[in-house]
Amino acid sequence: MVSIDVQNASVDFPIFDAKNRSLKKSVLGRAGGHITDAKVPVVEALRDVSLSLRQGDRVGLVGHNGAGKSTLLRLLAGIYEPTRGRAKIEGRVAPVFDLAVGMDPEISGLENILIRGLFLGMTRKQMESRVDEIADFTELGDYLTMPLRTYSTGMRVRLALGVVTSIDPEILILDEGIGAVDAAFLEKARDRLRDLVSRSGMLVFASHSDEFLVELCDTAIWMDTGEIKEQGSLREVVSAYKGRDLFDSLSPETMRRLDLDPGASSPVTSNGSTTAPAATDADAAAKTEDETVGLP
Ligand SMILES: Nc1ncnc2c1ncn2[C@@H]1O[C@H](COP(=O)(O)OP(=O)(O)OP(=O)(O)O)[C@@H](O)[C@H]1O
Repeated sequence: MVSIDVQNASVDFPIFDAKNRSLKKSVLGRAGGHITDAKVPVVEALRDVSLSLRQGDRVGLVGHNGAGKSTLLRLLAGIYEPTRGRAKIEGRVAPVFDLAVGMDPEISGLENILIRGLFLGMTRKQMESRVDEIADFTELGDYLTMPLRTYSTGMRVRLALGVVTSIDPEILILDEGIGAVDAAFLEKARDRLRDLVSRSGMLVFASHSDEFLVELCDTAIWMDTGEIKEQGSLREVVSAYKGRDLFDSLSPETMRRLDLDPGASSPVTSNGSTTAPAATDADAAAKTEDETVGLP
């Protein structure tokens, strides 16, 4: 059984080569974790985070730039140890932060499929039995026998997405930023991502894309300056973060495909009013980013 239990965890980054802050002090910073005012400044990327996730959980992480989403994902993947507090992760974690990680430019696409699969916790035998299916999905044809360095960015993404979506993770940790594929291929990738998530024991997914959050997650966590600001149903939390109903931004096609009811009651705050907190400038910036990003 997979599980994640994080108790009062903090992650600090001391910055030994920070420059004099006198200039910066006059500038109001909105993005990023809290920075302590010490001789060696410390970025408090996560502060006192507690979290309990179980089999079947599909959690979206939202928050402005520098809010701590990637740091939390790395903590959950066991890449970072908490500076204070505890993090107990049970289950095989497949961390997908950067599609290019584990890819070797000097070996062929086919060889890269194998290597990347091993990186993600699969066995050689498992990968060998999936190579043909992945190769088909990428539509890269003869290029699969050529070194990866000869591929365009979009071709690399096709290959990497093909591998990543072929694995059987117990805990899938997914960071955003899987861009640069054309629209038709995006449709194919969307279906595979959905299948991948449905066979994973647990998903934690950081994204600025409403469409992908709705597609893959049912609950959400809103991170703000290193802390969990709100946790709950996807629609409620993302609507509170964005200052508008999450469903408003979805295309009619997505609403239909996911069988969502636009008329279902809008999220309300504990005092009964419709949630619409003032969005910060950083949130607005993140929002602009959302609307331009096609993939998570
Ligand atoms: N290796 C590092 N060294 C120093 N500071 C770091 C490091 N990694 C992250 N931080 C800081 O920790 C804070 C949280 O960063 P993190 O990358 O987790 O944010 P994020 O929510 O993923 O942001 P974004 O949406 O912009 O990707 C930021 O203030 C960032 O500057």
